[in-house]
Amino acid sequence: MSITYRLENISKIYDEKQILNIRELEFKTGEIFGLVGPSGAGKSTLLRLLNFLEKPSSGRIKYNGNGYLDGTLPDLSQRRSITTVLQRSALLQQSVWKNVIFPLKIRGIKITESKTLEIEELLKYLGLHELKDQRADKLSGGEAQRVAMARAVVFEPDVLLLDEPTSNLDPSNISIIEKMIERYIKKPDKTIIMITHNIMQAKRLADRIGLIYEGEMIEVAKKDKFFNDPERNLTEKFLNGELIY
Ligand SMILES: Nc1ncnc2c1ncn2[C@@H]1O[C@H](COP(=O)(O)OP(=O)(O)OP(=O)(O)O)[C@@H](O)[C@H]1O
Repeated sequence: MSITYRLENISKIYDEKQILNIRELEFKTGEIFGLVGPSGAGKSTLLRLLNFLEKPSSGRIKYNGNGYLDGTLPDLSQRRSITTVLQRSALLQQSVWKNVIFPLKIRGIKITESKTLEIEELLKYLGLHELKDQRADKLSGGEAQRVAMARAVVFEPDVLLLDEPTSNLDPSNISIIEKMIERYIKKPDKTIIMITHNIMQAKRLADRIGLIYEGEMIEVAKKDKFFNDPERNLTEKFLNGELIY
């Protein structure tokens, strides 16, 4: 399995306070990595570094084998192979269809007949096909989040960064989005890194799980090991719901 990201001695400091301190961490191509931890632990900050939206204060992040030292960013085409879906992603005040094809337009990707069919299939899969001409900013929370997911995968990014993509959604919306995530990871050479506050969701979806606590990666393990035989006391406490949120 190849390595998508390798982090070495990463720190992030905001207002003289160290928010992240990760000595070594790898994310592998083909895996769903679940990122868990209490509120304020640094999960979203880590995701922003992985999307190269922000630079680490020190350390380096290698992306697809290319080293990025001292905050040098990968080139635009590499950065454009990474996308993030937030808890509530902002949508354009346009139709669902226009929202979904937007990433193709900005990348100059032609919407051929076969691509149109592919997008139609994606919308059907997400239960959005009948809504494709509706204004996206008038949708329910669950519908809007499904549009955000469609928009994220439509250009087949190599890396999907998900920041609590299903929080506050009802079970049927959660199930549609989880199925889409499971389907997406089956495509070749994809990596999904997902923050979730729902430990059962991590159990359902993730191959490996990492617990962040006060900016440090406390434990990274395959799912079964993480849940059944964690190395660290803090992981056990987290799983028992003892860490303060
Ligand atoms: N731009 C910023 N400037 C200053 N402090 C920041 C900034 N972004 C994040 N922080 C601080 O960094 C810490 C970690 O925040 P982060 O959002 O990464 O945590 P999180 O684990 O994602 O939390 P949650 O689960 O609540 O979303 C918090 O104390 C937060 O206040």
